[in-house]
Amino acid sequence: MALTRSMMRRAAVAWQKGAGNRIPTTRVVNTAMNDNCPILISPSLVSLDLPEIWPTNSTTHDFPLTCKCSDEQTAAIIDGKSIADEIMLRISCEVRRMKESIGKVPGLAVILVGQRRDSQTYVRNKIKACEEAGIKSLITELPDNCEDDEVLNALSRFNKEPSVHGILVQLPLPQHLNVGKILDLLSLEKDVDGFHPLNMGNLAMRGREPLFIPCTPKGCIELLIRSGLEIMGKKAVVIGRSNIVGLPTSLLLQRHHATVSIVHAFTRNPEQITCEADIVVAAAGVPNLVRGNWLKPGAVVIDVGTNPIEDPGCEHGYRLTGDVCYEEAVRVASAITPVPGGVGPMTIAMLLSNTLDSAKRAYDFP
Ligand SMILES: NC(=O)C1=CN([C@@H]2O[C@H](COP(=O)(O)OP(=O)(O)OC[C@H]3O[C@@H](n4cnc5c(N)ncnc54)[C@H](OP(=O)(O)O)[C@@H]3O)[C@@H](O)[C@H]2O)C=CC1
Ligand SMILES: Nc1nc(=O)c2c([nH]1)NC[C@@H]1CN(c3ccc(C(=O)N[C@@H](CCC(=O)O)C(=O)O)cc3)C=[N+]21
Repeated sequence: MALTRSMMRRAAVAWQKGAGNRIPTTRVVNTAMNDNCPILISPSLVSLDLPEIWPTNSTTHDFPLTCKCSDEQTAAIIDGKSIADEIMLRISCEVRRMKESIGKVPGLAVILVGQRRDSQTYVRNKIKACEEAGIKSLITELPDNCEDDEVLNALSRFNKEPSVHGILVQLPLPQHLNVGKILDLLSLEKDVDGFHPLNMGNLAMRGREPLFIPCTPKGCIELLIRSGLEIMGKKAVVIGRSNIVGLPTSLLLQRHHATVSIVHAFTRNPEQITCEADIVVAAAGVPNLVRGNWLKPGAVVIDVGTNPIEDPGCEHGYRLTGDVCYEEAVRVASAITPVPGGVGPMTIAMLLSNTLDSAKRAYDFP
């Protein structure tokens, strides 16, 4: 039976009541593993389902705005990996349905310039995820010292290729390249990253709808919604204002009717501003920037930061750490995303979701 949004919300409330008023212990907000948890299994992807068309009498999980802070207190852990796995499963089913009905599959093209190890890893992960979902992937690799024209040529080939529905230019590009010029050329209909200025402008303007919502911000919102956490009317602070994360996240939170403040490198007393927030999204790229005392007790913390820290004890000689001091935050927040295993896997799931949406649009496939 398909579950309606109101049924999902009732389930979310039931889940909240089940937790009772006791001091929360570590809960894993998990989707794929638990068949009895319909809130997390049933909602459709946010996609273009933006708040204008949402019911206003929402009864989603209203996280505690004040709660006792004690040594034992541990926030619920928002398990991005499980939530992303659940979404990936649904994408695979949709890809199969498309293939069986019209004999077509979605296609994603990636342009990777240079030898950055982190970029190579991210691109490899994206290609692997495509394979798992049955999405066709193509990759063009260019050397560090290539010219704008070589990137632009690769881009126009992919723009014209009908079997490619999504194009991703892996960022950052080497300094000498003109990112603006390159992103401007990317076909709006294939801009699955949502970085084209028209997509970003449409995201910012009321009454307009972007063709694609940037993947990481969309992943953050999905995590909140699928965990039954209310956004509407909440105070949100986004730390960071980059084009790929901070800015679109703040725009998207506004679309979901949060009151949003933005903290950046020039903000004075960032901890005072952050301390007032019900929802904190950290995307500064500074390890452990957000300390426990930056948070209001009961706040929800979404840690986007993915910072490599040298650690000879780890497999690749480094480990990933977030922008939030996890050990401190987990004692103050009501819910938190881990790094790794939080926002990162959602970014990839949203990329594939956008690529699927794009292919459906191109083939007029319902
Ligand atoms: N998990 C995922 O899927 C993804 C993770 N990331 C990670 O997110 C982090 C941010 O990435 P990205 O947005 O690309 O980074 P950028 O370097 O492009 O932007 C960083 C932003 O943070 C702000 N900032 C820097 N230092 C501080 C500080 N001390 N206090 C407050 N604000 C600060 C900067 O402010 P100003 O504008 O004033 O310079 C800037 O707006 C990185 O760790 C990155 O690896 C990124 C993309 C996806
Ligand atoms: N055009 C473009 N689009 C992007 O979306 C884009 C980009 N450029 N440049 C770099 C950032 C970074 N980014 C991540 C994606 C996945 C993980 C991810 O899967 N992280 C895993 C860990 C991965 C690992 O172990 O290395 C996790 O957090 O669990 C992280 C970061 C996308 N970005």
